[in-house]
Amino acid sequence: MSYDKELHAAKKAASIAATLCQKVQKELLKSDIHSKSDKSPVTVADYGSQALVSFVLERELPTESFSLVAEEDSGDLRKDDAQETLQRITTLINDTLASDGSYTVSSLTNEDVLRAIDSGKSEGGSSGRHWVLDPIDGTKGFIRGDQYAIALALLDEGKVVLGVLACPNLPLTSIGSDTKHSSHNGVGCLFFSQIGSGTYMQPLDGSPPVKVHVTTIENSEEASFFESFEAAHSKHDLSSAIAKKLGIKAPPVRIDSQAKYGALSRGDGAIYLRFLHKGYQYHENIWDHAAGCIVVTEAGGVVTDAGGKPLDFSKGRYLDINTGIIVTNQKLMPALLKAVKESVEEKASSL
Ligand SMILES: Nc1ncnc2c1ncn2[C@@H]1O[C@H](COP(=O)(O)O)[C@@H](OP(=O)(O)O)[C@H]1O
Ligand SMILES: [Mg+2]
Ligand SMILES: [Mg+2]
Ligand SMILES: [Mg+2]
Repeated sequence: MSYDKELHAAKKAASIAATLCQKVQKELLKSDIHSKSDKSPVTVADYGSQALVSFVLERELPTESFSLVAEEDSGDLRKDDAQETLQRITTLINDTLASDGSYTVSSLTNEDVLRAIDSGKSEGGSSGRHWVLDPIDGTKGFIRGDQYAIALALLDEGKVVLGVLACPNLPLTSIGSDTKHSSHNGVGCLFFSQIGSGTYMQPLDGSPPVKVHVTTIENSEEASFFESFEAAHSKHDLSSAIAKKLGIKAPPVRIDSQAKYGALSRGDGAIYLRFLHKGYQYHENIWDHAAGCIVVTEAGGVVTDAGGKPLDFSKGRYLDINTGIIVTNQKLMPALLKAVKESVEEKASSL
């Protein structure tokens, strides 16, 4: 089955959302940043991006029933003290749509924006089609002026069938540890994949796409690996134990967001290790991985939990996974899985 029409809509939605995010990041105000009930940050751009993606998908695919599983909700924006923030979001959205020029619409109202954000409340699941959106993945990176991604995927009968990752600050050339992090060739990448059709990357400015592939290296000593920038929620000690077992010499490349999956899909590094500190119950959100997962697997890579099981996106809003997530190419996966298993066991027995 072809998802060409849906892919076209997804690329368009993510690109327009990226325009809004870039504008906000350039002139980010203190008043643009808020704290959610779980203490994590959210900005006017997270809300604006979610509303825009929802708006564009519904416009582009009017005949399809629409289900969206997305990170943000409008609860805090409906409070009395949030009216200025809501107005700022609505203005940003209307300005972005006006400068894009694709849609002849009268301006969206605050109520339209709240409704568009709340269309992301779907529970997903194993039947039918569901869009999965992280309007800004890596909000902390976004606030710092670093990497972030707009991550959009489509589930069909519980499987990810297409994914788009817009990474407005990712250099167009490699960010691997052996190359200088240089942005002199420009930044802003759009990765996209459709099941069975490979992964492509194009500059966010619209230049033609090129097909990308994960690295072909087979010797783990030559591998470089990615992990979260945020030491506060990442078990960097566990990843360094794994890296040591594999004989990896290069230091980890730490960046925010699913830009890590994008970079891996074009071979910038060989491994992505993700072990997070969470409460007693470890869970990951599907929107933190759905788009990244298909971008890497269609580029020839493998994404599993720490026990080697593929990620299951059909269980609702969360992934039910064991310990962590690991990503690499097919050649390196057996050695990586062994190193992960040993390191996790050693850590458990040392506690
Ligand atoms: N303290 C914390 N504990 C667990 N997970 C966290 C966390 N802080 C952020 N995250 C999750 O990790 C994602 C960022 O991953 P990364 O570290 O790879 O950039 C966040 O996505 P959002 O930024 O969309 O909220 C959020 O889902
Ligand atoms: Mg996220
Ligand atoms: Mg997010
Ligand atoms: Mg968040």
